[in-house]
Amino acid sequence: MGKSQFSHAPAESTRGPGHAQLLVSETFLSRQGEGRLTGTESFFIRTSGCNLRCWFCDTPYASWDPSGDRQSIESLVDAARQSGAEHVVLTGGEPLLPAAATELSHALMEAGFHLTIETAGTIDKPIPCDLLSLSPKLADSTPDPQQHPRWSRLHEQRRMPLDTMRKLIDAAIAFQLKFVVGDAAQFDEVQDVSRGLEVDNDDVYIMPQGVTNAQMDAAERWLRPLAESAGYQYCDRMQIRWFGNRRGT
Ligand SMILES: C[S@@+](CC[C@H](N)C(=O)[O-])C[C@H]1O[C@@H](n2cnc3c(N)ncnc32)[C@H](O)[C@@H]1O
Ligand SMILES: Nc1nc2[nH]cc(C(=O)O)c2c(=O)[nH]1
Ligand code: SF4
Ligand SMILES: [Mg+2]
Repeated sequence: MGKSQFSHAPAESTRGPGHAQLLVSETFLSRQGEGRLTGTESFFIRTSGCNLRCWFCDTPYASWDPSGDRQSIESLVDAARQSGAEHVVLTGGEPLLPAAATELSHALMEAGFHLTIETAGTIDKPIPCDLLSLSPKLADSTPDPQQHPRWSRLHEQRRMPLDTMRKLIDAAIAFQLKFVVGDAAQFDEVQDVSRGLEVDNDDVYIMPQGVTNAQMDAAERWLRPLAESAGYQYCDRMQIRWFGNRRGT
């Protein structure tokens, strides 16, 4: 028998629509701090668990050491409604990883929210959203092979499937690429990937690697001119400026 579009999702949804559950590390009301919608009030849903292991991950509680509670789609849509926000940001961890990710995205869009999905773009899955916020992981993100041999190998194998990323972009209503850059030497890879994905420079955002204002200030001096001279957008991670690097913001 052929697989339906949603056949990967639903062992957990045998009790009917909305009952499927996902492991969620946190939900919170904040403002979008990154990219094109910076400043927009948004309800954030952070799934727990990731198929990658960036050494610099700023949410290790949703990747390296995934924790959280199982929450149903119904309860997540209710919580988004209660928040009063019109925008929802689905992030992680890797939000495309849970079996129920597609069903959750449909439920949020059917409830009328503007949905942004923050993803590293390595999982081939039909997923609806208003803004696909794709952050491809550069070679420098790979964890140390001596300390983490298994994750270093898996991360390297998984991090850059351009064909999968292109499919996700094509399926989305709109998209942006957000590259995390820590060193000028990584810029060649940014340009190779952007060209490989055949995207316009206007859709490419360059963000500094770092979780403090001091790191962002230092990076901005060399990274902003580099990004702008290549025709890309430079963007700070404004949540760090507004709230500090704190959970739930
Ligand atoms: C924690 S990730 C979750 C979504 C998805 N796994 C991803 O990486 O796109 C959310 C965003 O934070 C960025 N990020 C994570 N750690 C960072 C760091 N140390 N400095 C700058 N950006 C970081 C990611 O690149 C991504 O754009
Ligand atoms: N305020 C705020 N904006 C964000 N944009 C993307 C985030 C993420 O962690 O995916 C994030 C986040 O964690 N907080
Ligand atoms: S892909 Fe995203 S969530 Fe996963 S380890 Fe990297 S930054 Fe963290
Ligand atoms: Mg974040």
